Amino acid sequence: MIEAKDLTKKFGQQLVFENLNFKINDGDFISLIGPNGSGKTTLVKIMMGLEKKTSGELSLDNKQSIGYVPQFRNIDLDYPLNIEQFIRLNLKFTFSPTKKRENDELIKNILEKTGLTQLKNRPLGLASGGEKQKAYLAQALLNDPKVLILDESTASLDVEVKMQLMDLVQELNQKYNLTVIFITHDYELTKKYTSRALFFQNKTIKEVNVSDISEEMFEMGG
Ligand SMILES: Nc1ncnc2c1ncn2[C@@H]1O[C@H](COP(=O)(O)OP(=O)(O)OP(=O)(O)O)[C@@H](O)[C@H]1O
Repeated sequence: MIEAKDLTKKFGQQLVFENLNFKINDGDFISLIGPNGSGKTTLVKIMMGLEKKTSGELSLDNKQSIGYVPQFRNIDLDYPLNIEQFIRLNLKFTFSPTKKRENDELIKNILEKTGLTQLKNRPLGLASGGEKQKAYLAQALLNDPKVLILDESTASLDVEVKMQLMDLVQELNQKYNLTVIFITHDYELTKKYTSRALFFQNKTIKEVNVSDISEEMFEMGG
């Protein structure tokens, strides 16, 4: 479980958000929505320990690890790694034959889980947007995180490819009780896939029913 109590963040004099109070339970598929600049990425960076809170509390189960999938940016056509090699970047290098075998097994499993087995030798630079995004997802899942954060991960994909990626994430959520935190500006995907929603507004956060979400919530001033 992840729990925030009066969580506040400032950058210098700039207040990003104050007094956030919420709980995210194991196995939740929850969206973080709100306008540009309202603090969604800053909040997940605090969860991942990449940014410091200013005050309040944020507690995470100690054993809980977090996988993070950003929106993919352009990768050069001549990027030197293929899909499997790219995923392997998240493994610790080892000289131990036993560890090597364990790593190979991990890679094999994750390629299967994400439907990338047939594509493992494809150079990442030549992969489609959806394939690249799956490779990011596979890399994030490699160390068996309990929480997966998708940070606008579907933003640059076609509708059909977005749905495929989300179907895969939904399957992982249901099969492995993976907690999914979905940062998005996509109204349709929020409605279709998430069961809870946290909405950033007026420098704080409130829970809204997914059925009450409107398109304006993605645009209104923060
Ligand atoms: N390292 C930083 N230093 C100073 N200000 C920052 C820093 N990171 C973010 N900010 C500011 O904090 C505010 C929240 O940014 P954040 O990226 O968390 O918003 P967001 O809700 O994720 O936005 P978007 O939907 O556009 O991705 C913005 O005003 C941003 O400019």
